[in-house]
Amino acid sequence: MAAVFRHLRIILCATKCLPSRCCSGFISRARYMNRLKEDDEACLAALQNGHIFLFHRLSPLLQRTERGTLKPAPLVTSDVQSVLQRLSSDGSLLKRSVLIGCSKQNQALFCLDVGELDQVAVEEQCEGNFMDLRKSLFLLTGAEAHLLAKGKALLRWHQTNRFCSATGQPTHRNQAGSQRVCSSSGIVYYPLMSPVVIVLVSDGKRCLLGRQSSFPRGMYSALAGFCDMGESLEEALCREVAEEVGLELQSISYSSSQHWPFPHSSLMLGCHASVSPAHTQLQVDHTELEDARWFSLEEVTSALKVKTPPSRGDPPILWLPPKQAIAHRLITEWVQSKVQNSEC
Ligand SMILES: NC(=O)C1=CN([C@@H]2O[C@H](COP(=O)(O)OP(=O)(O)OC[C@H]3O[C@@H](n4cnc5c(N)ncnc54)[C@H](OP(=O)(O)O)[C@@H]3O)[C@@H](O)[C@H]2O)C=CC1
Ligand SMILES: [Mg+2]
Repeated sequence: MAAVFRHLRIILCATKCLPSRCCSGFISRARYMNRLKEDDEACLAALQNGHIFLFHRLSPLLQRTERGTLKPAPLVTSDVQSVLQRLSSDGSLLKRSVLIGCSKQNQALFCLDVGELDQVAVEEQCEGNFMDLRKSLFLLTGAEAHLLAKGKALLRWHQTNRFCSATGQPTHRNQAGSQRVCSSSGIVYYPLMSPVVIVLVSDGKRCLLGRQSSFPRGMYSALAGFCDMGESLEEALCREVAEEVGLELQSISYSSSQHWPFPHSSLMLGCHASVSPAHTQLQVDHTELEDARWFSLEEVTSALKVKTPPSRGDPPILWLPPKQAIAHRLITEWVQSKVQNSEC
């Protein structure tokens, strides 16, 4: 592995995607969020004036828009309280809300799983439907999708970390839900994410996309894989590409990252990479991938224009991951860089 890195050129350009935050109140919101994580009473007070995204067994409450898209239906805390009272739930459920953000109007945003209440009864009271996030995520806009992904990941973490793995005793959360502490040993647990590398490999003219048998019909995506313990980002990228398609990377450039709530909670680290045009022969590991292929700029450009996924019986067409997925961003960046280079 060391030999690989002697020749590997790594370009880091992490600052390129930062949105402008100047004078936006970003710093005061970040500090406010931090205070709510540390101060249970302040967090409880913020909850009384906050907004809550309801979930039912990890599926968020959504409403359909006139344009056929979906939007979350956050409720003010007093409305959630009324719903809970009408459904004869005791008030303690509200306190299980988990802090997920702060709006530009400085209102704290929470999520709450009401999975112990009757789903249909809550849907009727709230004029929305609880929908599987995996299916609905791609019909939501960016900021909302991010909040729901974060909410689902945090709620799942609380549901699966109720006991200390060292003592077997119950753990108790702080009011914000940003940590759990073992009642016996005092061990503090924080929500965990698994680092995952995702890479768009190019040979200069074409890009490499693969598909797993579980992907929707026609869909190909950038190569991805979980980091092993002790690996750097670069090591994980080189190993995954070597394992899955039998290629050796020449250079890597970092693009951006994304939190991804499926199947658990991952931090997707997105990169571009190149291989030598003289060494592009693929040896696909079919235990990991159903197929992997090189695609031309023309093929990818037309696939980016396809608006609806192919259905059963349609002629086979290339279908790319939707906008909300970091794979889409990597593919779009590659197309843009090719177009810019051809214009120079
Ligand atoms: N947002 C996006 O644009 C995209 C996101 N992804 C996400 O990236 C993730 C990784 O991609 P994938 O190609 O499947 O990964 P891998 O190529 O690493 O293959 C997945 C396998 O790795 C093993 N594994 C090792 N560590 C972990 C861990 N911490 N958690 C779960 N499984 C682990 C599991 O094997 P075993 O079960 O045998 O133990 C699992 O089946 C997926 O969750 C996928 O949803 C992928 C593509 C695009
Ligand atoms: Mg993989």
